[in-house]
Amino acid sequence: MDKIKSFPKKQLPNKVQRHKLFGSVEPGPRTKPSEKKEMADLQNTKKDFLFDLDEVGIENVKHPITVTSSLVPNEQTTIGTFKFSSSIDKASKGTNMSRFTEQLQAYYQKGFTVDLLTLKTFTKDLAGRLNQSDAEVEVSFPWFYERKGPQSNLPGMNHADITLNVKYDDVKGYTIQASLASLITTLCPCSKEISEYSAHNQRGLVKMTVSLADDFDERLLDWKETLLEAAESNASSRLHPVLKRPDEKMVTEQAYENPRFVEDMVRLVAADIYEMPFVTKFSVKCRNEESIHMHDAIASVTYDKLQNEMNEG
Ligand SMILES: Nc1nc2c(ncn2[C@@H]2O[C@H](COP(=O)(O)OP(=O)(O)OP(=O)(O)O)[C@@H](O)[C@H]2O)c(=O)[nH]1
Repeated sequence: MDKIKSFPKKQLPNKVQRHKLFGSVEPGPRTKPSEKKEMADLQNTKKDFLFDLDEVGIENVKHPITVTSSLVPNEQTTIGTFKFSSSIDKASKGTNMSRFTEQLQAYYQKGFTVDLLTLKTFTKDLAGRLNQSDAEVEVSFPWFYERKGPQSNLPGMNHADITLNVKYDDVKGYTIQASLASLITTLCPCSKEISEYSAHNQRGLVKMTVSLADDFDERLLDWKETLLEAAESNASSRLHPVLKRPDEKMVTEQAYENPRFVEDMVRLVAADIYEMPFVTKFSVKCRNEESIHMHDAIASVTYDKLQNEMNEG
């Protein structure tokens, strides 16, 4: 304490002098207006600017968000990384970029729960605020859920990476895409088959992207839990934050009883998603970080239910 009181020892120049020392200069003459109504508004210039733009906006916007879930915790605060955009036609020079974050703040003040219903309202409001006929929001965030050890029942937190993309268009209505990426265990069927004992296994990343029917109501079904279950229930075994020895024995034996190639993973998950009536199109990707190679094994499948059913019948 006494040591702290005896500081500072050195007599420094004051802060203004210090800034000058490091190159700050006096402000130059001010000739341009500082009142908003007198300022040039270049982005609102109307002329033929040659091309319509598919999208213009801002991305990599980090913001706290609230997420609800059917799994514990039923509500959590996490960090969303947003992209906001709309199209503009060739008659407009630019968009009004401040309006994206202005609307984000307005929603945040009302308690921004990131779910499909709110994002639908958000995109429609955004199109109105920008005086455009469409708007798009994409948000990615880690979603946390409690996971208990299979035998000990000891809890801890796992997470999956989520991306939601909602587009609103005055004419076409809404397009909703959701994706969830989760880690799982896969045990190699070939290794199990050919070896006298053991089998190599690895941590796999399953990424599912689904287009949701316009009338899907997530208050009736949590799509996050449903997709997570599709990935985990088809894996060799699930991942857990806390495992005691009896748990470890269980997951090891379960993986041995359920060997999976990377191809098996995407096909089995695809079959589960195919049976979800609220999904219209989907893709499933799996990447296994091989434990016997330096490289990864990958597989993917995409499926459009409407297109395929039309072709088949
Ligand atoms: N359109 C456009 N704006 C940009 C770009 N880069 C930065 N901006 C910023 O966008 C901000 C201005 O936002 P606007 O929403 O147009 O501001 P404003 O016209 O005062 O806002 P309104 O009253 O809502 O019309 C400024 O900080 C600009 O520097 C760009 O590439 N295009």
